[in-house]
Amino acid sequence: MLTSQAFTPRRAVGPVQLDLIPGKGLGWRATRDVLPGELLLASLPLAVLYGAPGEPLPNEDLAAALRQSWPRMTPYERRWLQLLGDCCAASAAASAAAAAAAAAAVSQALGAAATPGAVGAAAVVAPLSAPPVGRVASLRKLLVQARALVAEGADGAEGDQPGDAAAAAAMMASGATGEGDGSGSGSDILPPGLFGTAPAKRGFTSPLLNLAGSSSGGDGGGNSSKGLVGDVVARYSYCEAREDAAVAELLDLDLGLEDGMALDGSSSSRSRASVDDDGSSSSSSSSGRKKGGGSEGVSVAGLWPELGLMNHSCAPSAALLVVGGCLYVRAGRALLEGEELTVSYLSTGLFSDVASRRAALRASHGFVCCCPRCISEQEHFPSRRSPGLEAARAAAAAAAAAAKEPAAAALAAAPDPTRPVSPAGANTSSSSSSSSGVPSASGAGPPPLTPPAEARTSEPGGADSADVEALTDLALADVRRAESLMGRRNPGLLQALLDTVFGAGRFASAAAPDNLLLRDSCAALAAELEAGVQAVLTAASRPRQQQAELLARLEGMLARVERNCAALELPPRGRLLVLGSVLGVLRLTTDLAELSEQATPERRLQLLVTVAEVLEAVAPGSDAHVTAAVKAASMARRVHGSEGAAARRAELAAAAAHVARYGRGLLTEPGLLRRMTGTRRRLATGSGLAARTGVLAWVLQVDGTER
Ligand SMILES: C[S@@+](CC[C@H](N)C(=O)[O-])C[C@H]1O[C@@H](n2cnc3c(N)ncnc32)[C@H](O)[C@@H]1O
Repeated sequence: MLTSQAFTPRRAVGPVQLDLIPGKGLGWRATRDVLPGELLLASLPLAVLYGAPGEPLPNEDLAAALRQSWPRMTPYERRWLQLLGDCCAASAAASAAAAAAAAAAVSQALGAAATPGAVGAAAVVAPLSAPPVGRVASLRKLLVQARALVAEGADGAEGDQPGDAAAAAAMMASGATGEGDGSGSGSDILPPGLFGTAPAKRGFTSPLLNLAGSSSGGDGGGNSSKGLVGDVVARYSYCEAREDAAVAELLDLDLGLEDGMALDGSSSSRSRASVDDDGSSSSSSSSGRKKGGGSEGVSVAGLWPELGLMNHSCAPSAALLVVGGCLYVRAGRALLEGEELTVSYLSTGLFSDVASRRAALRASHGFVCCCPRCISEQEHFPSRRSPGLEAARAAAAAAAAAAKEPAAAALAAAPDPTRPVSPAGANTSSSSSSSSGVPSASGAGPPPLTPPAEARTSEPGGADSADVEALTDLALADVRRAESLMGRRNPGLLQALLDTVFGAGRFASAAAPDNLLLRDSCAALAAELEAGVQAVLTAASRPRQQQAELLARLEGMLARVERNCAALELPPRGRLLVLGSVLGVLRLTTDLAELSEQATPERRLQLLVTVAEVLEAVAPGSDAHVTAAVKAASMARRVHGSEGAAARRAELAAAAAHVARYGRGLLTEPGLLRRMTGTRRRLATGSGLAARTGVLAWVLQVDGTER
């Protein structure tokens, strides 16, 4: 039932295990086939902080909370923290070791690719799946330690009291960071390897999943004055704007829970450190949920160790839910044995095109995403702009110069081979290709999305340099794909789809926070859209004509995307992923249609169902997915009656979304799914609709003023 299965306030490890994931380091895989909604991990935080909705919870506060928690942590928890510290240190060391090799590989690749017709020679660049031998060895060692730790947790040994001698001995034997600290794991003295000898420096903030490189913390190698805890927090912590609103509302209802078992996990005896506003520490229950918060929820940030080792995907397989401090990881969709569990690190921008997503991840998290969605999207829509080869070139030159290699000059002088070239010499981006087949860098088209230098990670030894190999490989593969795609398919159609997707991508970002691009690049359209949105929001008496034109325009754009997807024979999932990249347009269209009653109910239903399908493909089990599916089911009932087949289908989809987020217990506990769906419907309808679905946010973003 919901209370005992979905909200187990204890650590739990389901049918998953840690493994080496090519190109990504450690990660989690399913050990058997898994159904959607199965509980895969339940994790308790080593430290957790709460704030008001939208309140920033800086990494430095979380680092301070970890410091304060240390004396109360069990040996098991300490070992996790030390293991994460070791992972950070290994990552920094691997970056340093890879720098020179990467520079040499890039030099070779660029030299070969610069020769007309020799793009295929880029294969000399080591593929993402082949990390340097030294890195593999250190990853293997970390994997063995991490697996032992997970097994220990599963055996219940984690319940040991702080200072337990056996666990302390085990930790010392593991060679974790604490070894040689002189602290001893059973001691309450903070190990300097983790916590340094001075308080953490202030100054780094917390994106959704705080992997913004280690520029803050530090030294990446355990500088004894600062310690690794800042790096650990920056790389492995997780925060979200609020806990699940529907759960929060249900928690405030009397659900007749079992004795001693509270949904919010408050039966747990664990105590976590948190930092009060005045900076003093206090102890709170691991739940920490602010009572009376109701559906408003809270901001939450914490270090959940098992989650820390989970990798990112732009179409993740797992769904996350934080309830009362416990973080639940469920299968968002069916998984095959051996498939990787992934989550999304992106708080916004998940629904933009591949180049934007990669640039955002590189800027905020310091790596080049090689998830299947990025790879397949890149395959179908080879970019007319480099996903970062210019950065690669610059980094390679810097790395080579640092290593005092003469390759630096050659790299700096090498021509840019990133713009795709058709066999006939027709540039996919513009008319600016040179006669040699190497397009000029001055071609028109969207600006390059290479993140600014200051946004890139600056680990000592150069994470930039470590990324060079990956970036170059991706960019050159892009060139090859564009070449073959342009040869095989109708270039006109592909170009039309590219234009629509990239053009629409600007609208997509308009519905999300980063819509400056829209304002700058398309001011007239932005004004028109804004007027339309305002018209819909403010009163039904506003000119209907204006609303109708706006809807027609958005719907026309979506119809073009759909038509071109069909003409290019994209598989159904490919179509959904493309639509995922223009989800902002889709959502805006849906909301406008619904609010203005300009579209027929059938058309509104169709839009809602598409939004729900896209979210199922791109963010299964997310809050947005459940909300969209419930809205679609609600509309299907209105349009077809509750007995109709279409309504049944939409209801099943809504139930599946709930299961992916909250678990199968919802289906077996009488009445619970109905209550949950009812709560969702209330949250998603009424006057709050615009704000909740981003329309109002769009208006606020565009003119920067509150209404
Ligand atoms: C929070 S850690 C995840 C665990 C990590 N694999 C490890 O071994 O420590 C995030 C790091 O994993 C790697 N990573 C995660 N997702 C990735 C992806 N989709 N593509 C490439 N690298 C990824 C990147 O190096 C990133 O900085």
